[in-house]
Amino acid sequence: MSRFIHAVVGAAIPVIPEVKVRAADGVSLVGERSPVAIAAAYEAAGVGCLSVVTGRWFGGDLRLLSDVTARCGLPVLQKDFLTREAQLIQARELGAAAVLLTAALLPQRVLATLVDKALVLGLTPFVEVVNEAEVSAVPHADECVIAVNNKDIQVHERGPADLSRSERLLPAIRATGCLAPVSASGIDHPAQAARLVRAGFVAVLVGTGLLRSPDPATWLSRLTVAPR
Ligand SMILES: O=P(O)(O)OC[C@@H](O)[C@@H](O)c1c[nH]c2ccccc12
Repeated sequence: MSRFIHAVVGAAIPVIPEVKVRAADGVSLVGERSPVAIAAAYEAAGVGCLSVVTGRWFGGDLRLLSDVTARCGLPVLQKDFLTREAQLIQARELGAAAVLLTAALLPQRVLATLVDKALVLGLTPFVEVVNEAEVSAVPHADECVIAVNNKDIQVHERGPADLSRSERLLPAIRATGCLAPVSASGIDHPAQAARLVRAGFVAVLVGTGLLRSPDPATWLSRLTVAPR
């Protein structure tokens, strides 16, 4: 099991907090705070891994990734619309442990190639899906995180989230042999996160809900689970 999957599956808090500088509508999510300090606070709160958005569209860049991996000891997912092997090599150089591959944006053969390349590089593919066809097409599913995106990336995540999509797709994800089903996007409250974990997700990925919370440590502590 990769270091990233181990961290996702074994964490005492089943949440992958995400450092994202801006929302898709351009509104700042960090305000005056330092994004690296936010990552360090999540680590101090006891999470097992982190997500860092490097896409410019969300106010990120590669410097943010290297700053977070330099400062934090946790395995880090690079979230961006990665399409080329060179970007995976760069992700590894900057200290990432996992890379986002978005099924809806990549032709099937390209997705398969990038999953292979990521695995050869020692990176965990974090494959984001929105429907059953995408789930069943994930190659090497047992070595990937398969994450249901509850929002629609095609409309730049501006639409509403549909958390029931996660619950609907979970049996198909399990059927692939994936050990790390994750639900991502639009999970704003601990009660929603707890419900998804009870349904069988090993973790939820939360950006905005935690970044807008006045007390992220309490948000996270409400999700603490017995060691698995
Ligand atoms: O802020 P939210 O609604 O909790 O969502 C986090 C994450 O899923 C979202 O930022 C995201 C989903 N897919 C992406 C692709 C690139 C960058 C970011 C993303």
